[in-house]
Amino acid sequence: VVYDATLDALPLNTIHGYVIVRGGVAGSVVANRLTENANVSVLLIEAGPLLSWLGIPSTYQWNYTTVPQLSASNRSISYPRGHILGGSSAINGMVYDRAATSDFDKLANMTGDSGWAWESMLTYYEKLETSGPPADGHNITGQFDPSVHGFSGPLGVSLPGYSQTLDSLVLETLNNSSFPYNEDSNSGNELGFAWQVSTINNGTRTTAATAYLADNYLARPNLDVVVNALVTRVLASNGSDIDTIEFHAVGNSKFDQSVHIATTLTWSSKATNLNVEASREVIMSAGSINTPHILLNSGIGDNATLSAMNITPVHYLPSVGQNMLDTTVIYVSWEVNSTDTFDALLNNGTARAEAFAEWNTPRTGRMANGVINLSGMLQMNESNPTVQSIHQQYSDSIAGSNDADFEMWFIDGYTTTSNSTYFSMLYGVLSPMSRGSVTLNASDPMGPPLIDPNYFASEYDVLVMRQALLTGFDFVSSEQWSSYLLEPVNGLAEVIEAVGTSNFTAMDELMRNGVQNGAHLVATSSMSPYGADWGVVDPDLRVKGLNGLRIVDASVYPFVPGGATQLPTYCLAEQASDVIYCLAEQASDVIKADQ
Ligand SMILES: Cc1cc2nc3c(=O)[nH]c(=O)nc-3n(C[C@H](O)[C@H](O)[C@H](O)COP(=O)(O)OP(=O)(O)OC[C@H]3O[C@@H](n4cnc5c(N)ncnc54)[C@H](O)[C@@H]3O)c2cc1C
Repeated sequence: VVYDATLDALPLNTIHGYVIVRGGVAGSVVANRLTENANVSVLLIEAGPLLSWLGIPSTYQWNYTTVPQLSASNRSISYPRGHILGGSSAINGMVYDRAATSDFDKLANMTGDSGWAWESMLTYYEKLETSGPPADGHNITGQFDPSVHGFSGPLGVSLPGYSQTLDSLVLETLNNSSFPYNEDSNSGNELGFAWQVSTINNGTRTTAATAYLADNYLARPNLDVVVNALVTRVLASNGSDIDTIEFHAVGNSKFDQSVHIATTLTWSSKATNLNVEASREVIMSAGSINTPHILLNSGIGDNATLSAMNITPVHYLPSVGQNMLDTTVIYVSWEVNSTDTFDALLNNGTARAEAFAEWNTPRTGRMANGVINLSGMLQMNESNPTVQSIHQQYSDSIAGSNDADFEMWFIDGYTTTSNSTYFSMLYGVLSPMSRGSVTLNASDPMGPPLIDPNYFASEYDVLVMRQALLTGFDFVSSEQWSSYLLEPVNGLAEVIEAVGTSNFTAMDELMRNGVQNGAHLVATSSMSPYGADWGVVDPDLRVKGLNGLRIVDASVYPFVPGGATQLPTYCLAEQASDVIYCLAEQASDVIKADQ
């Protein structure tokens, strides 16, 4: 049953075995998998609304901004997060990346738990997806390896369904150079240039809600969902084990779409606090920003810092909110000698209307496509003396031999409206060394947290980004591109000119002035071995030293796995659901307790 906290009488007296805070990627998976067993009951609490139709819901977000970034020209950078059932999967770039074998093998070594190794994760990757045909139905032989994919899971995914002029340029470059092609970058080896899978099914975005909280799952009598409910704290009603969630209603109604951009309305709500109890466990899945925000407000963190904010310390865990990592991302663009780019839709209302009409009925065309058709994941070139000197100065931060230092995306257009047509490249440093934090705002601890990704604080990230840009310039310097690319824009011409004289001042300035949010925040509730005195959760994702509280979301990854975080988070939540159920079964009273 779905309840609206602003309108409905809530099931607060019904005993639920598990109460899950929020319904984003991880929370939706866990709610679905646990309630496959009719004897286990779950209550899911989500701050955002339930929407059965998703267009481009860019306003359904928490409206976050980072603190001024000291190593990025002091800029405060917008940091969207999904505020809706489905979480950030409802507003993200739909890019599907699983990470590499070495990422998960490193995680298994780091935590001492072989369950996190690639072999184990691969079974969950295959379980969670249905790899479907691309929207245009083209032959995908050679673009994907079916032996490592799934065909009966909840999450529909597909290869690009709209062919772009750009695609043939990238492929010709690969044919005429030593840049490697990878038939399937999700097979465990992510290195090379590959066709990009997206979380799109039948030309339409798939989200954690459309996949795992579809109507047939919401109809389960053992699953209750409360939307428009902001969780503020977790509590121990008996003074020791966490068993209670404190929340209040936000917004007006699930049918009022105007209120769901998280504004001051969310944070200043005067609604009465309500409590709900879990008989088995509270599962926190509020994401890498909001999970530490709720823990800190609950008194779980560094005692001295909490006391200074008049929050009673409950449990000493100084790593909460610390060690944050994010991919470091910039975009560069050129004007192009073509009218056939995505800009045509941004600039021309008629073309836009036609594209929407095509999408509305047969679900084909540009609007049925993801953000990118082809992308590359590469390591720095070890034979280059500059790279050798980087590695002498810094230990290698990538997980292992089939893990990339940086990514590059080929984007068919520009990111803002203008009258011209463009080609853009996104560059991302995938294993950065700059670490930041999520902390409470001392003047308003319950209000929006202070988000500090600390971009480019480590010189290592600057040096890797330089290598990424130089590799990209090399990629587009071949003959195929000469008649397509016109003027570089936004200061890129000066960068390219200066690079010719080995002067990197303009390039570094472009990076620091241009870095965007990487969208792949992790490590604010990091996983660490049993008994380790760092980290926030153990390898079973239980909060260290506390009974009754587990964290299942992107925040538990100690480093960014591979390139992007949504698929690793879906996969983590699939595995966590099995862990939760197995441990509960071992405790043997799960079924009785829930009945
Ligand atoms: C703009 C954007 C683009 C991205 N692009 C990509 C991409 O292309 N590919 C990719 O792999 N990854 C991408 N990501 C990252 C990916 O979406 C996230 O890593 C993933 O969604 C993390 O899942 P999660 O479960 O940890 O958190 P989320 O999916 O963010 O879910 C958190 C949920 O908790 C709810 N919540 C939070 N606080 C509370 C509270 N106090 N009370 C109640 N509910 C609460 C939120 O409303 C939300 O529904 C992108 C993210 C964004 C925002």
